[in-house]
Amino acid sequence: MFQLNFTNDTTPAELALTTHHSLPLVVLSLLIAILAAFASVSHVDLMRSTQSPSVAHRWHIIGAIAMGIGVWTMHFVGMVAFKLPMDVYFEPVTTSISLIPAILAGYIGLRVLRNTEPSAFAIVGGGTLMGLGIGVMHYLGMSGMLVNAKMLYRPELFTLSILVAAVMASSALAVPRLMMALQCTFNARDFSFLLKLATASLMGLAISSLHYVAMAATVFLPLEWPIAQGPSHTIDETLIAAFAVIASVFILVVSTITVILRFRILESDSLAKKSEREARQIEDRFKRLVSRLPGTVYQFQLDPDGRMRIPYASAAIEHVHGVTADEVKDNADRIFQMVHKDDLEKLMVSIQKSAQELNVWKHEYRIRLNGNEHWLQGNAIPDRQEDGSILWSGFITDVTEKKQAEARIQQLAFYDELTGLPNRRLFEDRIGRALAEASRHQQYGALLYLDLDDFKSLNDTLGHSFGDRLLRSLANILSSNFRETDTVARLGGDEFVILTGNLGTSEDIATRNANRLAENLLTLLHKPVDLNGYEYKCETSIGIALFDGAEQSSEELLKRADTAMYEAKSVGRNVIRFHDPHIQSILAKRFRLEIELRQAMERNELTLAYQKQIGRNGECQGVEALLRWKHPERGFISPADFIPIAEHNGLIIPLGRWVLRTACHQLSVWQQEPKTQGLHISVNVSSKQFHQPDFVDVVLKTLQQAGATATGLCLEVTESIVLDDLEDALAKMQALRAHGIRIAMDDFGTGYSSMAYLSRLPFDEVKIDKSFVQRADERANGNEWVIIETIMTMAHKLGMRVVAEGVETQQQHKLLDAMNCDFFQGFYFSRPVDLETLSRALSTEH
Ligand SMILES: Nc1nc2c(ncn2[C@@H]2O[C@H](COP(=O)(O)O[C@H]3[C@@H](O)[C@H](n4cnc5c(=O)[nH]c(N)nc54)O[C@@H]3COP(=O)(O)O)[C@@H](O)[C@H]2O)c(=O)[nH]1
Repeated sequence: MFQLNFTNDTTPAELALTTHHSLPLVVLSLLIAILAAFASVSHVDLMRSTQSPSVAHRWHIIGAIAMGIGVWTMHFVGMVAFKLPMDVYFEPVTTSISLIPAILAGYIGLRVLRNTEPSAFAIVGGGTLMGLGIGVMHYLGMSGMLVNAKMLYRPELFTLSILVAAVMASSALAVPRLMMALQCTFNARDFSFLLKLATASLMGLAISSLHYVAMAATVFLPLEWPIAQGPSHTIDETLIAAFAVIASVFILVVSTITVILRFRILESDSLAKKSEREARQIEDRFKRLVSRLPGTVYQFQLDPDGRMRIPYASAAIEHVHGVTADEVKDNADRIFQMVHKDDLEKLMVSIQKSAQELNVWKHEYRIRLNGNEHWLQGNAIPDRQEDGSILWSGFITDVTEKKQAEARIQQLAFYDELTGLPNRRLFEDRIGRALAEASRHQQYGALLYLDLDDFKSLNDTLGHSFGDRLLRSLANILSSNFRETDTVARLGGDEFVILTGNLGTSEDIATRNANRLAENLLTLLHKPVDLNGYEYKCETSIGIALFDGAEQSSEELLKRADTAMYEAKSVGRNVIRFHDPHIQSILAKRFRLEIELRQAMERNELTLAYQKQIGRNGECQGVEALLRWKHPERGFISPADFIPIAEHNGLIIPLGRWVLRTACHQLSVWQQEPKTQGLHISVNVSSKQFHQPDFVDVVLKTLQQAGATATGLCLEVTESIVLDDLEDALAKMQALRAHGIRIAMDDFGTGYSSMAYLSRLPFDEVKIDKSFVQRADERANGNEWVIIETIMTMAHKLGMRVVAEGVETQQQHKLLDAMNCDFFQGFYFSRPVDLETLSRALSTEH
């Protein structure tokens, strides 16, 4: 029976039995108490490490049992350490029951420690209950003690024992809070070793203090009538010691298991922390990367029921689509509502295709955002999910600027800047297609080549801005008068081309149709065009080449129409001409000549011939250098045939320089010989060559390199140099003349406005064209002679000398001489001859 008897004033304290404790066992009991407390508080980590309340509770119970057994063992080891002068036994039931309050005390202690930040009330309350629990255990255990003595408790020490236990237990429970207040670095979850040791030591002391203060409170009075024989079911001290050893081993095992588990928790904790850290780093990196991407990173999901949503989108979706990620998380309709109506169907088809084939989705489409049209480019990889939905992961970028740049490049590459019409490159591509179409449908088509007859004069007289305006309005007229399937293009300058198909299945019908088209065009273009108040009527030459398909190439067809246009031009103004195969063969020859001319320069097949120019005294005053080409198979080819080709393809520039170099070299040679030093050389200069920006420098440098004096050189130019650029011609002539170089106007009388130019330009000589001289031959008083005489008088009045070309007869010479002509050139005196022949002739003359 659990009963507490206290001493009072009548208690004969002097009769109390003498007791003592064995020190080693006392120390052992203290260690057991601390060890048990340590094992118990180690369960705090295990309780905190799990999210599962039932698992935590299990650890709570085990920890409480470890504590209970420890307290209980400590008590009985303490009892073994206690020495009375008589045998001591323990009653087993009470002894066993005394374990329960010890376990409860452990349970309460762990309940407080489990909380990472327990309140002061919880600490004091928990500590007090713990102290009481240990006290109950102790005094219950004492009541199970069987000795031949009466057990009384001194009330003051009894109370002190409970108080000490409560205070010490509260202190133990306060250790973690205290450490935290002192800002010791440990994680709230982490019940570190030192912390545990301090807590366990205080708890061990609480348990031991109670025990030994309580033992001090106990007074054993010998019985007047001792019990003769001990009770039948008792536990003696040896058994208690054995229990203590077993209990200690149990505590050790529990403690070891706890420590191992604790290490595992720490390990998995650190692993978890590491992965958490890595995950955070990856997430950070991902966010940083995503924020730098020029678009939005997203996931798009197509559910089996057809629902579309965007489970993830980076913040940039606001910029790209003008919606937040949350707004489209569960429903992507808002995104699709923005898509341009012309692009929506294609977009949907591309998504379905990617979903079916599980191929990378890549698509460009337009959206309307804030009233503007934007081009977006999507790129994503699809992945089938377990629920059958397709999840695409990728990114969407705004490619509006790229698209605009592409369009601009396209415009610049394939369209004429001034008129917006297709340019030559695009047109050539269209011809290829038109030819294929014609062949496929067995239909004739036509290429119309237009060239304005008087565009140059318009530009010269009214200025380039008027010219540009005219070209733009013509482009409008042309493009609005042809079908969409036809192509109207501008090849450059005032040249327009029109490609039209389906003109008929026979050449006759197609010719009639194309002619009608061209006539309509002439009428249309002849209507006055308003150029800033100035009414302008266009006259146009049109060349037409029919085509029926595969046998022709684009270049060939263009060339045919071009030739036909030149034919039209040569006939007169506002004329239509169809391509003629005869002209074509001439063209082919011309093309071959062009190739051979290039080779001729490389193979040194070119030479200079010299034709004398005779003075009034009948002596040779100089020569005209004339280019000669001796073809290895076809013999001499006339410059009248190859010079226009060279002018057309630009070969005239290197060719002209070669002539100039050779002539200057010869001039230098003559200037060093007394007999020939007064001779001059006339060199023909084409307009293209003359208008080269460095022409003057080239001439001066050539003279200097040859070592020739400039006054011996005469440059023969035609009036075309003036037509091409009057200002430039004037400036260059002045510059050349300033160095003593003479300038002659060649072929005078063949052009339209030679007279006008003669008065405006500083020529030294005028060469009357041979056609005049030859026409004038028959009738000495005819009109031609009157014209020649007028030219001669006018030139002389302007201070220019006159050279008559093409003098073939004595009669011509006589008449020209009578008109005071200064120089004579013609077969009558000498044909153009090679240098050797000329040198021989000169040596006999002088
Ligand atoms: N830019 C350059 N043009 C050149 C050069 N060399 C020649 N040419 C030009 O080629 C055209 C043809 O020249 P060519 O066949 O040499 O004919 C010249 C004379 O042979 C010819 N001529 C001279 N006298 C008579 C004659 O009495 N009767 C007659 N039927 N023909 C005659 O006239 C041509 C010279 O003409 P021109 O130059 O106008 O003085 C010709 O246009 C050459 O200019 C060159 O290096 N560069």
